[in-house]
Amino acid sequence: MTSAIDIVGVSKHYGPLTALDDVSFSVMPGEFFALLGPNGAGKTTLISAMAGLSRQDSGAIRIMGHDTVRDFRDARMTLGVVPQELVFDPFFTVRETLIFQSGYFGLKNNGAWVDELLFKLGLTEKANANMRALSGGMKRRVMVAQALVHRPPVIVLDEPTAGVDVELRQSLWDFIQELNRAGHTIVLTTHYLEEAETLCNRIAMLKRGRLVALEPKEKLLSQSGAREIALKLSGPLPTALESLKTREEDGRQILRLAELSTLEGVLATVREAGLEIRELAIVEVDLEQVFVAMMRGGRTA
Ligand SMILES: Nc1ncnc2c1ncn2[C@@H]1O[C@H](COP(=O)(O)OP(=O)(O)OP(=O)(O)O)[C@@H](O)[C@H]1O
Repeated sequence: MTSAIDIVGVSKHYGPLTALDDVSFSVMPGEFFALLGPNGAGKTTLISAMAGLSRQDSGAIRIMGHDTVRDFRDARMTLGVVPQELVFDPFFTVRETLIFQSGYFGLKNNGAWVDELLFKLGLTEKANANMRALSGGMKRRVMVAQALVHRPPVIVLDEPTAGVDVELRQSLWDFIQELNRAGHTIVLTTHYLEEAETLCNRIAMLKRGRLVALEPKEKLLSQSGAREIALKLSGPLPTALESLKTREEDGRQILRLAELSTLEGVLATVREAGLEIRELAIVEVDLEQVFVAMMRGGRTA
């Protein structure tokens, strides 16, 4: 089966800065894939290269088998990108924006699909509103519609929910999930890790331009050796355990253990301090914790 996206040894430099360092991975058709990393990790640079907006210094990217440099038009036709920044012409209405965008892809009679997109994204009432008159969240919806005018099989969303309220975010995700169920491949970057955890099947993490993790979500979560425990004690936390403390929640001390096997030593320290354990619970590891651990030290994929 042809991959939806093939990224092969891609590097990109901005002067002395290495924005992407020999990045390789593939996304299969129908996947819901997350591309995560802290600010400046290289996510947007990679997406720009996928969309042919910038060119990698070395390596190759193929979208549905089409090389983004040699076969730019076909690669672009199969890809829909929702950019991180809101880019629009303030003098066009929402509908005009989408009809013009269709024109860029050579689609002349796209009105019915544009109307369907407007409806699906809750924009029908705003169809004739000027872009500049829309709220930020509504503009974001138009960005999504714009990326879909040519019905691309592969959709890349660069932080689509930044600054979007909860209700809008939920309906956006319902729609994106519907597209995924209909067979579209989805790649998502987000700083809301619970979003990636809920929606995505496989996760890639970038750190300073390098790929540091590439795993199915469940594997990534279960592989993480680090665990947190929540401890409620009869007195203050012994000084010897202060370095393990990550935070305090409702009177419970949350301690991070490199391995669960170190719990024994923690309990011994508590006993030696003459303290009583009122509560002890193991905190389920979530993607945020894995992410933080990866970005602090981490393994290399
Ligand atoms: N046009 C450019 N010229 C110079 N440096 C750039 C340019 N675009 C990006 N960079 C740098 O490349 C690195 C990667 O940036 P990029 O925008 O790809 O990161 P990101 O992972 O998308 O971050 P964020 O989460 O903040 O969007 C950063 O150090 C950034 O400052």
